[in-house]
Amino acid sequence: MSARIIDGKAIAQELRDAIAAEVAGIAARGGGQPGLAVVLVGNDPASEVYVGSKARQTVAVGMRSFEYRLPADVPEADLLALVDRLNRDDAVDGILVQLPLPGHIDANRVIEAIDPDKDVDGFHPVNAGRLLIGLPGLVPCTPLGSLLLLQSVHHDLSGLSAVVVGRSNIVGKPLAQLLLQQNATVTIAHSRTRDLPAVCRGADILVAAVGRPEMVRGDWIRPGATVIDVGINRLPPAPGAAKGRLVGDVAFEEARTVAGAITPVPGGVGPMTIACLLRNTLQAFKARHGVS
Ligand SMILES: Nc1nc(=O)c2c([nH]1)NC[C@@H]1CN(c3ccc(C(=O)N[C@@H](CCC(=O)O)C(=O)O)cc3)C=[N+]21
Repeated sequence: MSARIIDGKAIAQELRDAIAAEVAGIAARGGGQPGLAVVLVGNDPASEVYVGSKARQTVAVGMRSFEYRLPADVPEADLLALVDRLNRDDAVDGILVQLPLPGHIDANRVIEAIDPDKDVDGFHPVNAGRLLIGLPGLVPCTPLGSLLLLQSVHHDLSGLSAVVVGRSNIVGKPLAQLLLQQNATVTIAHSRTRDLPAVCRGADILVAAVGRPEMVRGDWIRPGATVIDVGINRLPPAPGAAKGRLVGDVAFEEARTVAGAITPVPGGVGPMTIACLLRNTLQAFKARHGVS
């Protein structure tokens, strides 16, 4: 068997096209323009690239992009002051503070300073709580993107067995909640799970979100299962090469011979994360402006 490859790049493009059309419709009736502010502390090259592509895609769907670059040694108080200013800025509907932050800054404190209704990462405890109890709110982008990819394969997740490997606050835990909301039977597995391969073999839907290159092997996968690979790991460069290859948390070549459908890395969950950031910004704009 050879798995269907879930084309995250194409599905993200479709989502951005739909967002752009809605943004254009709002502008055409004089309804305003959504704005996204991205804050980058320090100058980690990978983060720079990622922030740049977010800004480009924000503008491409017709939204305003505001970028703030602060030095790595910026005092926490200055970052909190910027967040406070963005909270009160009516042109800003979404605020994203790029993580991780330098060690002298308390990330939880910064996240809690963001207005929950502008928290397009969905990381604020208020949004985490809303998701847990099923209230409307902003949902973290990577889990949301993963769910949309799953729904491109399965119209109905009801009753399916979903195993999420990884229990982070930004992926594993919120994705498990989304799957539960869709009536999947959800198992959250992690590094301490006993006989992890056997647990994974029980999954109709297997999500790998652990950040360990190619950890999930082909024989961990139930034949025909749908596999979502959230990992983006850069391997060490081959001799003479500048950059190492990007791989997921799943051994793709093994997995594709067993799975029914699988996301590639790159071109799977990654592009959906950014598209969902734009989707969340539009949602925040509509909620703040009473647009339905
Ligand atoms: N507050 C905050 N929110 C985030 O959402 C956030 C963050 N901080 N810090 C960094 C991580 C990383 N992240 C990625 C999103 C898309 C791709 C992506 O589109 N990747 C491409 C490949 C890119 C390449 O080739 O390097 C792909 O998978 O196809 C990657 C990484 C969001 N993050």
